[in-house]
Amino acid sequence: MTINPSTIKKASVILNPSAGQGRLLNQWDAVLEQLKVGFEDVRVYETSAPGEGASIVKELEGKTDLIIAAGGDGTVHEIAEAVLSIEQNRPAFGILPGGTCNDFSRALGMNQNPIKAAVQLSEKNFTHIDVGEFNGHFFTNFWGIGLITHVSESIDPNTKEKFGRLSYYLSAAKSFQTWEPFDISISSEEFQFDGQAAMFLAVNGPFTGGIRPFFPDTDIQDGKLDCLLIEEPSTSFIWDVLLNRLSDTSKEGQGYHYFQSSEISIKTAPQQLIDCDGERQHHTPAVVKCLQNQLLTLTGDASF
Ligand SMILES: Nc1ncnc2c1ncn2[C@@H]1O[C@H](COP(=O)(O)OP(=O)(O)OP(=O)(O)O)[C@@H](O)[C@H]1O
Repeated sequence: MTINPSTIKKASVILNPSAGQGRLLNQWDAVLEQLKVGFEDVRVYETSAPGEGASIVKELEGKTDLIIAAGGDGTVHEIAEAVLSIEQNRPAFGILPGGTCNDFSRALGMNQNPIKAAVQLSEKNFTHIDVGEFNGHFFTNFWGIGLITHVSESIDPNTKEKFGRLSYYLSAAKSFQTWEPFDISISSEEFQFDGQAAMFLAVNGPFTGGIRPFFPDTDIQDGKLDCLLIEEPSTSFIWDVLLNRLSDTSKEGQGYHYFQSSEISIKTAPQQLIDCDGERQHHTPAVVKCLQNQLLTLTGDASF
């Protein structure tokens, strides 16, 4: 379906002023000026607490053409999920990156400089993109269990404030030493597995922690999630990641499997805490699906 960009006039920006230690606020006037170049009516709503972004989206239902999430990955997740819950006349969606990693904004090709990102948004390049769904919840970037959950849970907020993206890698290094295997049963058309694992990841966007460590063929319009099962994080696996070998050709290696699928059923013992775009609230079992071309989104042309 093609979109006439001139019909998108009312833009509502939901801004998390605390994201990225207030990174967006420092440049807000210039950001706003650029947005006004592209949209006739630009309104800004600041959040004051977690969860408020989703309530603002509900209030805006039927009153706006576009919702822009301004903040980090947590803000993007909360607002995108609320937008996706709108069934009739859903507004379009966009991202102004303002957090530490901004993983999904990178998948959309958004410039990491907020003023340049505002210029990209004003250019009104609309694309329908895939999103993920599991057990009635939505995600945009990734769904994971095991090591990935330990990594994001163990990030020390002080280290994050001081070292930014590096804090993710420090936490990953720590988690690699203390991981525990769990029983997993994976069932999909493309791949079946029963055994023990350290981590399972199903991703829509290719970026994790601000880099592109795995997933050679990720595409946010192909109707498929890219899946990585790590049975055991061996030294050779860590080398493959560090040397970016997984992004080249290998689909199977010592202790890992890579596949693509549009629907995956996952059962574990014991139950695992799910990390979904960095948010951790739900547990396995789950049926994880890719909903193709579900969200009308503003995209940019930056490459990373
Ligand atoms: N005014 C606010 N004060 C505190 N938290 C807020 C506020 N507004 C929103 N939040 C919550 O802050 C959480 C974290 O935000 P976000 O992820 O955007 O920023 P960040 O943590 O700085 O960035 P990143 O995730 O990239 O490290 C979100 O879950 C969001 O709901």
